[in-house]
Amino acid sequence: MKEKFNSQNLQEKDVIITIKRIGINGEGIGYYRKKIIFIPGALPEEVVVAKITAEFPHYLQGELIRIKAKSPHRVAFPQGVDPAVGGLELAHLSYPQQLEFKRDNVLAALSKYHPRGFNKYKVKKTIPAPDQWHYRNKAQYQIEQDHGVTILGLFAPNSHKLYDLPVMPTQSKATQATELAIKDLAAQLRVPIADPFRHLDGLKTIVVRQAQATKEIQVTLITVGHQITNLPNLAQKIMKLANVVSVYQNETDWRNPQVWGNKTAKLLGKNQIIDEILGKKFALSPRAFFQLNPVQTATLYTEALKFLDLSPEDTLIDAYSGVGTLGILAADQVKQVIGIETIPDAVADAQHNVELNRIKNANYIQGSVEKVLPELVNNGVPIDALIVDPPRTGLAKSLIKTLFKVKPRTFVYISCNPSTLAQDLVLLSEIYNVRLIENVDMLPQTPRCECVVKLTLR
Ligand SMILES: C[S@@+](CC[C@H](N)C(=O)[O-])C[C@H]1O[C@@H](n2cnc3c(N)ncnc32)[C@H](O)[C@@H]1O
Repeated sequence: MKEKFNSQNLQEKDVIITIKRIGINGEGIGYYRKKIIFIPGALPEEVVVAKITAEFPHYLQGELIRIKAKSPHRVAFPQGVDPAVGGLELAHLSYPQQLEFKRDNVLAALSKYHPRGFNKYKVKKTIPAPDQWHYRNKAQYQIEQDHGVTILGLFAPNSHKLYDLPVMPTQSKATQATELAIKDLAAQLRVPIADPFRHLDGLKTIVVRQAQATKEIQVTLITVGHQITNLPNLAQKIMKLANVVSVYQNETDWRNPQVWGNKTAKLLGKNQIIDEILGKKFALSPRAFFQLNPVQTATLYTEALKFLDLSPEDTLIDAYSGVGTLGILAADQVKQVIGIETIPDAVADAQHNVELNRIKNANYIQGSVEKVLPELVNNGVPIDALIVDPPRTGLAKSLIKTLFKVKPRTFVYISCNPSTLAQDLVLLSEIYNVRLIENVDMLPQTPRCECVVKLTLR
């Protein structure tokens, strides 16, 4: 827990701050009495009046009150949605500047951790998304009741305050409409809503995912507790909504800090929805990871596979493989693909996707990359080519140690977190040259980055 100081003096004050830059979470950064202050919604070059809302040993948190001098790059924030909501942290910044920010973010992480030769890395301009609005194919909204009013939406970052989202400008229209329709149906059927204050069972989260190619929609109702009054009736009504082909229930309990619980069961409809990327089909079950912006996913994968110099005799390891996307797309260029993934449902989807695409040379193994990769090496499997696409935490040190022994000839690292990427490159750059870093904008209006890095053995 961060220690918070209750300095009455500072917190009562309105202060004037000149914003110097944007932080990794999209906030404006300035200084007050030599201490760094984070002000969400403020932009570089702006002079703002802010209220200090919290003081910590090394920084201050501020709230934007008024802009005295406005940035030329400020644009109107979308109407009908609270700026505090997560997912729109950069929506007040012009799109070309968002792209610059994402590149600068990578450069800043590199200069903070300075992996070997980082000054010479070629960090290319961020590839823009053709659709900057309504691109998200998955909505995961929390539902709560506040004094008899039902709220369906997202929490503000780092808070438990839920914001109602009658509109969400980055969400695809179909997923947004399905969320709102389910909210109405749940109210009509008086389905109990989970109560986080009194710990009462009920519906907690509504997840709606749509496959872009087939338009099929999969709904998952995350509940606290199993037997929820009228849930089967709700599922039946949901199946009648446009494009919905499957409804699942995922069960959690109040002890679990994650959104999803461990038990997932189909209530009605198909097991999976089918999407298509670069001509290959991908079946997706509710727990399986799939990128949120389908148009940019094709660009991201194209860039990643271009960076891998594959040859027909290669064994390619698709590490952190999800439903097998990257390996399946590369399978016809190599001798064999071995994918590694922890989530059993995702591995089952990957095996299914291998068959769906009539691929004969790809296999997916369930387990952690840290554990499975050394086992493959011990069993004499040649690791010629490697693609890693880890979660935000980056690569485990033990995995990097294994890579030092195995030294795959060609290696691509896809990262959604420049900070852990730069830290991993500090170690990897001892044996690899970093040739190119490409940033693909997967999530416009947010500060999130997605980088593809080409590494070649020294
Ligand atoms: C960013 S996703 C990438 C998935 C896939 N490459 C794609 O593009 O759809 C990361 C995946 O790694 C899996 N994962 C997380 N930690 C893992 C680990 N230690 N070993 C293997 N897989 C892991 C997650 O379940 C998730 O599917």
